[in-house]
Amino acid sequence: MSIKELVKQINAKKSFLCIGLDVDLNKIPEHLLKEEDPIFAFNKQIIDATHHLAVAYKPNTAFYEAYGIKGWESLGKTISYLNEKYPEIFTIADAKRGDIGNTSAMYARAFFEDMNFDSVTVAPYMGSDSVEPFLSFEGKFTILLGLTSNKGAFDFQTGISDGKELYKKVLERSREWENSERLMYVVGATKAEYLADIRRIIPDSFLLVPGVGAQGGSLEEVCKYGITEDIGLLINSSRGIIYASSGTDFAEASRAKAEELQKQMEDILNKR
Ligand SMILES: O=C(O)c1cc(=O)[nH]c(=O)n1[C@@H]1O[C@H](COP(=O)(O)O)[C@@H](O)[C@H]1O
Repeated sequence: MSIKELVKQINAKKSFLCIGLDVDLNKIPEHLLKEEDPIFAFNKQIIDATHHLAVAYKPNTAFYEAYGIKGWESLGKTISYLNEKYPEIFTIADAKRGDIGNTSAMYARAFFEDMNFDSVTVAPYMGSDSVEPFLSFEGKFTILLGLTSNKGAFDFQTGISDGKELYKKVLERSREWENSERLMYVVGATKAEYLADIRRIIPDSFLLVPGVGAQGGSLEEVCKYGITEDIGLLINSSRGIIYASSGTDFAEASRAKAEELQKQMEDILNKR
């Protein structure tokens, strides 16, 4: 997928919502547990109920890896379903990978070639040669952890290194890497006050912004400082949408939650 196609979808749907498919068998409605593949059955109904309100879906691979081979199969079925039934949707494998070059190249093949995700999240800690193998894939995006939503972000990311905050150094240096136009960045919604500074370094890049809903981040605050001409934001909510109800009405309840966020996004887009 290209940025142009993503922006077109955002404008058509009046939404820049990303729905996180972080499926926990202890939280999904009980009636689904008798299905052959409860995780896929859950995802399929959530996707069918919300695809017109969201532009992206983000399965966090941890929630699939935790169930071993069966979990990987559920992830495989989910991405195939999205690619076949809703090819306009931008897909994110939230795997937070990154290793020495030849290993990163294999991770990239797993998510971009074998599973055909549009993007994957990657940690920057190992530097340029750990990220560039992901960036070498045309038509694919690497979403680098910039400033994360969690409390521990203050342990290292905001620490000073060579006279500036480490996360700023990551943003600046990554722009020099080969194929850096294929980079997007994660910035937690709980760190909205940092967005003005972040936009000075990466004025146009798309940001994946998790942390609204369950983690308490504010959509308005994020948009105030983070929105660009091309919108430039994908706002993720996982638990706040997919676990809206634990009954047989779970898909409709998730649609209602997604619609609440989409309407707020539409208002923000209309006011620009
Ligand atoms: O890369 C991410 O998506 C991510 C980065 C970050 O800084 N914070 C963060 O919460 N995430 C992910 O975003 C999702 C947030 O889920 P909810 O808090 O349930 O909406 C989870 O899959 C997290 O792993």
